Amino acid sequence: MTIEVHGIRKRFGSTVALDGLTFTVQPGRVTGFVGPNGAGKSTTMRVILGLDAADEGTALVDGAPYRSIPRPMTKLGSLLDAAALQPSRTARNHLLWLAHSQALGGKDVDRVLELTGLTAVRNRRAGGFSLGMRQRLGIAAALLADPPTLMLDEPFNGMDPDGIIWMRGFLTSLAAEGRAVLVSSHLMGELQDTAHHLVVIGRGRVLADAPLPDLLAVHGTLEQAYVDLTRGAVEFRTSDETR
Ligand SMILES: Nc1ncnc2c1ncn2[C@@H]1O[C@H](COP(=O)(O)OP(=O)(O)OP(=O)(O)O)[C@@H](O)[C@H]1O
Repeated sequence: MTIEVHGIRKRFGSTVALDGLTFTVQPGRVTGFVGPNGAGKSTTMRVILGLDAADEGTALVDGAPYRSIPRPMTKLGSLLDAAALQPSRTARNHLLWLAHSQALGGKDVDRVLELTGLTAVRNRRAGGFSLGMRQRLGIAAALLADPPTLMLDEPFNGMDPDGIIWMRGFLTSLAAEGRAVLVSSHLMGELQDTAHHLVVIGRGRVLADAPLPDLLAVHGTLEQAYVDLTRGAVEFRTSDETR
């Protein structure tokens, strides 16, 4: 099961957010999705989910547009914004509400609470959760319908060191189960330890689409690969950083 993005263009007024983006997220590996602020990572994910319409091109999940898939969470689980939840609901009720929308039940909710380490806090209000706990809750929601494909926007954000170690192992194990996992992040160190493949974008274009070992062989570290590849594609950089 794959995510296939082909020739996507997207403008917001005079801003070209995506400029003919093409890449495929393959099963059985973690694909890191990186690029400078404003490169188009979140817009790409929104287009894949049908939340933004592309001006040109296609985005297919298992060969079909996400919005045409019945019970789409069974095909693709996603986390775009960990803050997007009803703060007065408990963690368990938040997931139950989502589960019911996909014809799932309490057993599925308890399974993902356990998987993400949230069982002990399941009856606490989600509004009182730290960002790291919200990220776990968002991942629990993405996994509810046990999808073969996952797409996570900056899941390491707000995680403490224990959480980061957990997240690394968790993403790797999801890929080892055969899932296709697309993860955006600005944390090159975390991706170097987690990703099998990298898609680097800048100004809405693919700058590199390569296995991690290939990038490391040329650039030494993923951080260096990022700096080398995105040079010239950074919208906002202070004069200190360009030296
Ligand atoms: N709703 C919108 N209206 C206008 N411009 C937008 C909108 N959404 C995104 N953009 C613009 O599209 C471009 C790509 O933004 P996007 O959020 O996809 O980048 P990103 O790679 O996710 O950035 P970051 O790393 O900062 O999260 C930016 O120039 C942004 O300002």
